[in-house]
Parts: sequence; C-alpha cells; structure tokens
Amino acid sequence: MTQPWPTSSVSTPVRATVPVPGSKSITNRALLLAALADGPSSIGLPLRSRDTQLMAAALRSLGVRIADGPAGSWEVTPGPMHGPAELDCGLAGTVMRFVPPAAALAEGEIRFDGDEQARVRPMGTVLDALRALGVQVTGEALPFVLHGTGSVPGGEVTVDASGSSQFVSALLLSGARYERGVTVRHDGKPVPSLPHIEMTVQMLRAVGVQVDDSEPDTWRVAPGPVRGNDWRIEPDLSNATPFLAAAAATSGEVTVPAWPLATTQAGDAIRDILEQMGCGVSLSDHGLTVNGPVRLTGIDIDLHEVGELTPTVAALAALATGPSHLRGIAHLRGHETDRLAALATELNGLGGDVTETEDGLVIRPVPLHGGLWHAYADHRMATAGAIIGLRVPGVSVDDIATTNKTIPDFPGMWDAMLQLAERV
Ligand SMILES: O=C(O)C1=C[C@@H](OP(=O)(O)O)[C@@H](O)[C@H](O)C1
Ligand SMILES: C=C(OP(=O)(O)O)C(=O)O
Repeated sequence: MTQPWPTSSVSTPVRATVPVPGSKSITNRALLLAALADGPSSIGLPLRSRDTQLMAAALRSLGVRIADGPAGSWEVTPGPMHGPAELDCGLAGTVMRFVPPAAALAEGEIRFDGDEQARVRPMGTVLDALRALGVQVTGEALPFVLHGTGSVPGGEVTVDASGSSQFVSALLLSGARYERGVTVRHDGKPVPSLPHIEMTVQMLRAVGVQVDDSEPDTWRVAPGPVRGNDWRIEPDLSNATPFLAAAAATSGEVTVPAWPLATTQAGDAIRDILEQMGCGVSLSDHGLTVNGPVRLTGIDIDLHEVGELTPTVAALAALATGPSHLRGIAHLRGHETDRLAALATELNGLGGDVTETEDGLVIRPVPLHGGLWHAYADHRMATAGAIIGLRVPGVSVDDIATTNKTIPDFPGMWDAMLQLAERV
C-alpha cells in the first residue's frame, strides 16, 4: 500500500488545458478485435494503463503478437490462439468479460483469475452463456477454467444483462468467429450503459462484421471473418471528467483537446451534465472547454446509461449549492467496488449528508472537513477524492496509485493542471 496522497486545495480558479490519454473501452475492444482478425492491425494512440496492459498480456499468452510500433502505437499480428494459459484479469471488467468468449476459440486449458476484489464481480452470465453456446467452462466467477477445443458452435442465447452491458458486448465481440455466429437476447430489467454496446456494434461493423441490432434487446452477429484495421483511439472521455470537474468546482476553465465531435463514448454525456449543473460548455475543433459557474447547482438525473460518470458527478454534487438525486445506477454495486456504498461512506466520513437509495444516491451539500478518503482499489473513487480535495482542505486519498487502472499518471496530470492555481 502506498502512502496517502495529500490532495491539493486551491484558492483561485483552475485554468488549464489537459490532454487526456486514450479510451480504455476503445483500446481493449481494438486489441480484442485485432486478435480475432484475419490480418494485422495497428492501434494508434492506445491507452497504456493497467487494464489495457492486462488485455495485451492475456492475448499474448494466447499466442497473439503485440509489439510496440511508431509513436506509441501497438502493432498486432494475430495467429491461431492456443492454451494452456493462465490469464490475470486484475480488476478489469473488460478483460474478465471480453477475453473468455475469445479464448473459447483456442485449444487447451485456459485459467482465469484476478484481484481478490475481482472475484466478487458478476461473471456468471457470461460463463452460462458460453456454456449454452457449446463451450466447456468450470466455475461461476473468477477464478474459472475454460477448456477450449479450437472452435465454438455458437447460435442463440438469452441472458439477463441488467447487471452489466459488458455481458452483451463480450459475446458480440467474438461472435463472428463462432460457427453459427451469435444471437444475444436480453431478458430482464433494462440493460445499463447502452452507449458501450453501441460502441461494440460500431467497432464490429468497422472491421466488416455484420451486426443486426434492429430489434430492441436483440443483437445478431453473422458468422464471418474479422478484418484487420488501423485504429486511432479517441481520448478517454470518462477519464477526462475529473479534470473538467476541476473547472466546475472552482469557477475555473479547463479544456480537453481532441474531444471527438461524434462518439459512442458514454463520457460525452458530461457535457450535458455540467451544463445542467450551471457550467458553460463549448465543443469545437480545439476540444471541449468547461467554464465553472460562481454557484454550482445540484442535479436530479438518471445515470443508467452513463454510470461510469457517477463518482465524478457525486463529488461535484457534494460541492454544489443545492441537493442532488442520482438515479438508475443499482448496477454500480458490481463495479470495481460497491460504488454507491463507497461514495456514501466516504462523503459522510468527511461530514457529508448522503443517503444511499435502492438505485442511487441522494446528496445534500453541507460543509465538509478534511480526512482520509478511501479509494477501495477503484480508480474513479480515487479521482472523486481529488475533486473533493480541491475545495476541502486536508483530504488525503489512501491509494492514488489505483488510478493507474485507466490513467497512467493521474497525480502528475493533476499537478500539471494545478500549476497556475494558488494552493491553500
Ligand atoms: O464495455 C465497456 O467498456 C464498459 C461498459 C460499462 O460497464 P457496465 O455496463 O458494467 O456499467 C462501463 O461502466 C465500463 O467502465 C466499461
Ligand atoms: C466500471 C468500470 O470498469 P470496468 O471496465 O472494470 O468494468 C469503470 O471504469 O468505471
């Protein structure tokens, strides 16, 4: 465990331009699709952080060649995947859910494990679906073992994906390589994080895979080859949100360059959220600029589609001038940690007034005091602590290194952003 990281409080508005590294979700999909392709791929501007290094390492263990290319790119040369292999998923949902359906195409025994905390993340839906599609798997959650035969019959499967959109994405990403393709039907409460499934569908189409998503809650992937591709990874918009929040929280101005004008990333929703909270938001060819208001207002919002943004929005809500209600995010209990419990506990630990509801949080802003903010090995809990610290002196984050899950140097980026601000 690292030393607690003292957050920086500022007495002047934060003004900065903050370039943000590549998207975790796009990088890990690009790596997986490149591994399944019938020719080489190049991945430009990939995210290189724990989650994507784990994805690359898992695919390498299965026989895929991933080499460093020019300007930080990854050059991927696929080959027949094979076991035996032991794969570490860390705490990465995209690795533990996306790799097994691809590894099922390999021959041999493939063992999956991850961090202690990863063993409680919901996994059974993907493993049961694989069994229904003709794959032999032992286990219900990490650790589990897949016994690959070199091919997967595929076909139709019904899943309850109300716990995570990743269950659907996982099956779609590899489905074209199954003998009969795959048809995934969802039956249950609404699927969260739909933009992430749209991202999966768009990326599949970009490599020549036929996907029919015309019927609600049903996705059909036709069997066929996956083409190699030259990917160029967008900045991670969800990881951009703590930096934009710094402008929102301090009446400052922060620009994130290279913000895509059109995207499937859920993080794009931060534009509308910050506007609703009183910020000025402008998107141009230069990037996204957020101007923080004099008084940040509270927000009543359903975050079902963009649950990833909850820690940032909750931190801002705690610093706002009126109450907030964040709804539709019961599935966050299965994220890196139970994020609803973690946010309520940590904000209340600093003197806050936060109530957990069945599917969200009610946050009533009150003056907060300093103290130790626990990250629970959750990158977004750690960055939420940094946001609170901007306005509340004496907050330390117990494990800032956990941000490396998706941001290679968060402390360095935060420090650079605050260079011109006066610290308390
Ligand atoms: O497919 C993806 O890349 C992701 C899907 C979402 O998962 P859930 O549907 O479990 O929320 C999101 O929260 C996660 O950070 C990344
Ligand atoms: C839920 C998240 O991660 P994962 O990909 O591990 O599910 C997240 O990054 O907010």
